[in-house]
Amino acid sequence: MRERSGRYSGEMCFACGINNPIGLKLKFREEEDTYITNFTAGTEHQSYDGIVHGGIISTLLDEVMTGYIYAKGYNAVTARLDVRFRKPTPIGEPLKITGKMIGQRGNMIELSGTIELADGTITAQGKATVAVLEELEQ
Ligand SMILES: CCCCCCCCCC(=O)SCCNC(=O)CCNC(=O)[C@H](O)C(C)(C)COP(=O)(O)OP(=O)(O)OC[C@H]1O[C@@H](n2cnc3c(N)ncnc32)[C@H](O)[C@@H]1OP(=O)(O)O
Repeated sequence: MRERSGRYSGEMCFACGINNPIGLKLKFREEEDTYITNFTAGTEHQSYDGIVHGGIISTLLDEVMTGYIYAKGYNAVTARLDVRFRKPTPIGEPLKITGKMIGQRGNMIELSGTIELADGTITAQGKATVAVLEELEQ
């Protein structure tokens, strides 16, 4: 797994950048074939009172899916992102966000993602098509 450092470190990335003062500063790990991050949203991330903004939910899913391909050593961009908002996602509760590869067609990789509460309730699901541009230099 590639550390998020070097040429493509994305230090100002809104989702994972360590130097973005308003960023989410997500940290990731891989367990078996799943990429995982944890996040607890605050009032600054809400839309309606108490509910995480759909754009933030989409960002979390985008990052866990495309970020997985980056972590595997490829420069890649999200070509398509579909989000299903199944239930309101609450602020102030720990969220587990996971991504998995589910298929590949040429340089396009398909992934799925979920946002889950501590009790296992899935509040949002994503699907992404990620375009691999090049293998990253080591
Ligand atoms: C620091 C570490 C951080 C790592 C984590 C980052 C996570 C966040 C990731 C992002 O959010 S990246 C930002 C959002 N994404 C972008 O800005 C991508 C912008 N789009 C592009 O750069 C290009 O459109 C893209 C590279 C995706 C594709 O361009 P191409 O010139 O290679 O393809 P083109 O559009 O000409 O399409 C050619 C064929 O590719 C295929 N294709 C293109 N887009 C597709 C798609 N969305 N789904 C499926 N197939 C697709 C399809 O076969 C298509 O044929 P058709 O035109 O006949 O349909």
